[in-house]
Amino acid sequence: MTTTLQPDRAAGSRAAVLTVEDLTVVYEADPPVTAVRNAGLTLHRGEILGLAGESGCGKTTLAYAINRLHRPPARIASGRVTFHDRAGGDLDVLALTDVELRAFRWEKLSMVFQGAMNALNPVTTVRAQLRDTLLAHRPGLSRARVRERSEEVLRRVGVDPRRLGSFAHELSGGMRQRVMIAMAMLLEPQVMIMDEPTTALDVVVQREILGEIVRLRDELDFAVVFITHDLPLLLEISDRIAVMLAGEIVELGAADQLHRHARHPYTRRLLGSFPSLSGARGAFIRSGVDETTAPADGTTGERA
Ligand SMILES: Nc1ncnc2c1ncn2[C@@H]1O[C@H](COP(=O)(O)OP(=O)(O)OP(=O)(O)O)[C@@H](O)[C@H]1O
Repeated sequence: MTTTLQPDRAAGSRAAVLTVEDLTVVYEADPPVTAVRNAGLTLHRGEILGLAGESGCGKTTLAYAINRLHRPPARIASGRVTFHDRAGGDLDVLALTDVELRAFRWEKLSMVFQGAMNALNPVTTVRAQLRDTLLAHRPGLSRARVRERSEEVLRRVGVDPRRLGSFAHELSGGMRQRVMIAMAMLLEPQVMIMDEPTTALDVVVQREILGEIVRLRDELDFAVVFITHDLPLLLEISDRIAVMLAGEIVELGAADQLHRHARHPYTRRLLGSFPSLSGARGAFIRSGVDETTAPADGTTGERA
């Protein structure tokens, strides 16, 4: 099977899993900085939505605010974030209490940060970190089930389960990043927000990991918001792309459409700034998934 772009995902025929309306985030500095201005987007189940734009345009601020991970001086000045649960019912994310928010994160929506590979706890093993996250959300889980699930998520991201006993410093950068992605998948969230998840890695490892994210999405049907300034890469992996400029989403459309018929002058400028985009949209990651990355059963060996 070859993984190809599915325009129906992009066309919005699938149900929404997350809706952001009119979101404005201000840094209460002197003078105040409106980092996100009236942002709106709908994320559909199982789609990869790319968020592009140059450094400082507000991508990270938007991602943090969606998850309420923003810290002062950042303040959500207005807007709504609604999570449409698969189990039924809508969650008003901005109104969740701290307890509700802790349950929401990882379980419904998880985030892989910029440089997440440095976010692993240096003094505990991979096993302990996966176990703690699992048990925080599923306190009744048996030890056998915790072990099984931990091994399973590592296998899925191409890390040998024998690495459960390793400390962060014993793993390569690529492996640490895979472990963080495994952590983000651990509780089978419906949405994963990935902020430059592979930027610090070399190109080969980066492509392998991205291939796996696309493959896992196809298998497990979670939705991804994928943030990067690397537009060629987004064009390869995204169903739809939102382009941000100075805090505003200036264009949002199907990746193909945006590549061929960008409407906003800034998007055209952005496309023009990557010479590699003068030809056809790259298909390396999507078409290469099955041939060059993991076997379909997910029982991959270990990678860098
Ligand atoms: N603590 C802060 N106080 C004041 N302004 C801030 C603060 N943090 C970020 N900003 C400003 O908010 C704007 C958006 O920053 P943000 O980090 O969200 O952009 P970005 O698109 O994610 O950039 P990058 O790709 O470099 O991570 C920038 O103008 C930035 O200078």
